[in-house]
Amino acid sequence: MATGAQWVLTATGRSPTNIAVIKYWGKRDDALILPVNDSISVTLDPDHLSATTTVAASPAFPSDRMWLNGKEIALSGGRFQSCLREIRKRARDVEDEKRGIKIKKEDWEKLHVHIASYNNFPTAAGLASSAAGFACLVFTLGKLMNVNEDYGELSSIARQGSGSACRSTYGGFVKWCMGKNDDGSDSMAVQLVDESHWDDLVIIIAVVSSKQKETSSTSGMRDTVETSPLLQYRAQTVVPGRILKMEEAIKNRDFESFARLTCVDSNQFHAVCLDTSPPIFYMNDTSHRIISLVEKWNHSEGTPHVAYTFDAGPNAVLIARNRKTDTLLLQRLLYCFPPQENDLDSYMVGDKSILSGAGVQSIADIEALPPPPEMKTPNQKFKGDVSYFICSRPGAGPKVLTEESHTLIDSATGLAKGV
Ligand SMILES: Nc1ncnc2c1ncn2[C@@H]1O[C@H](COP(=O)(O)OP(=O)(O)OP(=O)(O)O)[C@@H](O)[C@H]1O
Ligand SMILES: C[C@@](O)(CCOP(=O)(O)OP(=O)(O)O)CC(=O)O
Repeated sequence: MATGAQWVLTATGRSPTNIAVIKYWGKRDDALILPVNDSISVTLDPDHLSATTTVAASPAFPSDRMWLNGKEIALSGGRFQSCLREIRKRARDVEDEKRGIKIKKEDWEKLHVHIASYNNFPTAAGLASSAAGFACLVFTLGKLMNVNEDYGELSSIARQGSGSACRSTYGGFVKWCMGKNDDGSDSMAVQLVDESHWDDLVIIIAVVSSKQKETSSTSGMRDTVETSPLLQYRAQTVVPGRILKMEEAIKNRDFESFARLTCVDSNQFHAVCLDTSPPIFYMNDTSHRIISLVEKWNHSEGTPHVAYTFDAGPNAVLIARNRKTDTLLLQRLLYCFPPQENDLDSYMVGDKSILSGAGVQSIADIEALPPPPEMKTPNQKFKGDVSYFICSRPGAGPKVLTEESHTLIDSATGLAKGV
């Protein structure tokens, strides 16, 4: 290793979050994060929901450190340590000829890292920040340390940070194969299709609460495994069949089947939460209202137009068949959940073109929306019950960011910028 010169070597990456359409809930091994069933997710466009992470190494760093959203956090937790250990094990020689830096494979065990990460959406609010975060950490450390680009293996390391993170290693639709081995070596994600396969889907997230939730996924699913008889039935009998049908639906872009499976699986996941002792309630009245709105509409059309799914929180993830359906969905959502403030710009974030497609340019346009025809009791408006909406679509997997402006660590000081 070149010594003396106090160089700082950095790499920056960005990873998307993902939303499961067949849910992961329950572990058969808590330490290795091995699930009780396979799961399938859709990766979201990183422009709207992603983590950006810069990792830096320098002989001047006396210890490993991390900053999340500008605040220093402890790296001592087992999950961060597992990811760091597994990546360091696979590190290879790195050479930067221009700067005269030469790091041998074995040097990485002694070199400390600084990590700075930023999420462009709320952290720990049921929007899978841990998925984007750990996928990004593993991907970016892999780049810094010149780890072999075996995405299956990287996904298996990200899994040890947070189970759902393994699915954020790829874009498009992704399956986490639970695996059989006790050491977890075959528990990894595979890409089913990339993001271009089904690119007319539109995804709208209704952020019902961006506050940190009461029961984390980790402790919630531990309680479920210990107490819910329904979980065994779900994992062993129901999910295997659903996985096959979901793979088929995705391959054939069969929206009807996709939507039905997505909704029933979300509902069964929440049923399993209710079957836990003490019961876990992730959804609230607003979540239930959104389910009812979609169910009534789908029923009136005779075939599903929109799928809904809810993770470990009250936020609704709505998947519309295409832009046309999405316009109708947005009109319904905005009719029922008008903004509290007169600020449409911060009420609808993400892909704004979706909003203009819906013909909604102002608060007056929202007030003028007619009640949905299938609504039996019009004027059911719940102003302020949705904090804001995020418009997105299926997106790509992790990527390296090379522009200096994206770097979150100051290469002169080796510290997170702006802290
Ligand atoms: N960008 C990031 N980089 C590294 N770790 C992160 C990042 N963002 C979040 N995390 C980790 O994930 C934790 C939050 O995970 P948690 O499961 O509580 O919430 P969530 O992932 O937002 O919600 P859910 O998984 O239920 O959808 C944080 O405390 C932190 O340890
Ligand atoms: C409801 C879920 O979002 C649960 C995600 O759980 P996490 O991956 O956050 O849990 P840990 O593995 O303990 O970190 C469903 C899913 O993403 O499949």
